[in-house]
Amino acid sequence: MAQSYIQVSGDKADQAGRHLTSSKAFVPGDLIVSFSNPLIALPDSPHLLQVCSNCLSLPHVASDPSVQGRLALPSASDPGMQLPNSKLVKACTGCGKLSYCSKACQRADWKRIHKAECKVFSRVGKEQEGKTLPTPVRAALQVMLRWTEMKDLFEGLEGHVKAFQGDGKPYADITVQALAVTEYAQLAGKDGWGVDWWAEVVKGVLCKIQTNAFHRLDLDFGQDGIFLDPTLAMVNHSCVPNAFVYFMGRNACLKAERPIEKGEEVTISYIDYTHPKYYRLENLKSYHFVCSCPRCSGNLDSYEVCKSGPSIQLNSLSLQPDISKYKSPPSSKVVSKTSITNIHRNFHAGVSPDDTGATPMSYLSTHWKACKPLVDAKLYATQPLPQIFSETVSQCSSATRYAHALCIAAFQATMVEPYLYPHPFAQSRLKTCLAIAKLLVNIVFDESDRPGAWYNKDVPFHYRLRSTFKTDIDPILLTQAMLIVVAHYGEMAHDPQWNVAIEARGILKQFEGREDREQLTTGLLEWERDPQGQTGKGIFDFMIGKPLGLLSSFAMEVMEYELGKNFPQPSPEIH
Ligand SMILES: C[S@@+](CC[C@H](N)C(=O)[O-])C[C@H]1O[C@@H](n2cnc3c(N)ncnc32)[C@H](O)[C@@H]1O
Repeated sequence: MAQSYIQVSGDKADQAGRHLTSSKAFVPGDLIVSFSNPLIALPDSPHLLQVCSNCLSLPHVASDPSVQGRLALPSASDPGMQLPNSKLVKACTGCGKLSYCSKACQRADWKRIHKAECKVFSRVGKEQEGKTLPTPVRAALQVMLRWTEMKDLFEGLEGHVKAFQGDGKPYADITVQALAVTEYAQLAGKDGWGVDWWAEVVKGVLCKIQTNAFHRLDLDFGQDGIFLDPTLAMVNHSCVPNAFVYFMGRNACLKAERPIEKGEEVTISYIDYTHPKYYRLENLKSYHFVCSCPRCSGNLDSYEVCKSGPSIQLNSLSLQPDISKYKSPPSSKVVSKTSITNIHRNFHAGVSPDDTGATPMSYLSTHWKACKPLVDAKLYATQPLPQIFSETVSQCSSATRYAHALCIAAFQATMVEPYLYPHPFAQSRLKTCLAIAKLLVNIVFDESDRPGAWYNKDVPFHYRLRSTFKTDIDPILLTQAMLIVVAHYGEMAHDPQWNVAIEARGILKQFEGREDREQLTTGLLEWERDPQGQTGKGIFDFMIGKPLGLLSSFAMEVMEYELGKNFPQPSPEIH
């Protein structure tokens, strides 16, 4: 760990155990500290042959992003996506179970752990007809194969072993996994201890991995993995966190999401904090504590938390620059918290469309209708509505109804996400900007390939939407503006090598040399220099605010058309 401005405070016996404290003030977007030497960092089992087991670089994908072809949304597991540092990976010739992107990576992993692990994998592979071990078993195996070096570090970690023992199914899984690790690592008789003794040790290790490891979940690529660093593991949870963690290869970085004072506790959210309280509590159950953050103790919703958020001022440089909207959001008192919980519970308890044979759209339609009280009260940032908007954007986009997807995405960017994530560099907000840019490009090409492809004269709002496109929106200018916003905030959201920012810069490059690009850059620079000044505000409004506002004004009609079934069904007609 380089020069660090965090320290571990408190005691394991304290109510919330130890925690991280900052020894310096940080502003939102600042890197607090990075961790490059984790105890465990491995890809999940389903991706072992695509992800390098040393540097964890993502699978190689051949095609470059290009405005010459259709661009998929960044949220899909998208084979057209260019990934940073992506390289081809080759399987280990010894066990054939995992892979590396270079000889150097193979050597480093061999020295660190794979020399011992390779023998186990080869043996288990033969016994288990080539099956790959589950991710937690591989993680615990790595610990047990290096037990002499790991013992002290692991002993210091919180494991909630007693609480896990009362958990039923999760503990039954841990027990089975522990027996497997004990067997595979051939622990019986080691240091004079028998199988049962070692199985108890491994159970403790598995509980500690569950409590302290991060899931390196990359939703964009469906890639998961485990990362455990003993200092990062000391960061406690809050549903109103002041920091967040992101991963780059074997590195984890802790960044400020809100202003952090010198001496203040640094917290992150272990879960998605945009959901209602009952759901957050359920998701925190495996950590064995009851959260008492302001969101939980006051049972506040996203609007209430956002209102007093210290980051809202930063939004003058964002797609929702009107700070007064954050301060006086729609009243959440109109729909009772119990009704919201019930709507949410039904959405999440609902059997997935895959199980019922229902199409994703009919599933979304059922829940969109159930959300009517939220829509009527304009509580668009109340879950599950944001999830329904996102999924509808994906569905419309896959069905090449780009204009519909665009209107909903514009609505998300201006009316939903700013309240969920009040910091303007939130990764979700920037991904939506990139999605808007890509949809615009797709529409431009869709229109030139097949004029009026999405247009249906029987759909009342289509005529108005088409006129808006013709007279009020310059799609190329708006695309570039969206990409500039992503490039501008990319480094605060993540790292210069963040795939979303790289992709935005890659697409922007294709517009270089255009006259409007120069105008736009000058204009946006003015806005960046003085966002509250008349010129900056005017330029922003002309280039981004007005066109996005116009597009998002169609969102409710689009949602009704797609999910409310009050309009003729999508069957675009060439006009
Ligand atoms: C990753 S560890 C964090 C470090 C931990 N406090 C320790 O001393 O080892 C996660 C555990 O910390 C505790 N914890 C984290 N956030 C908490 C909070 N907001 N309130 C109470 N306990 C918390 C819980 O015991 C949880 O299982």
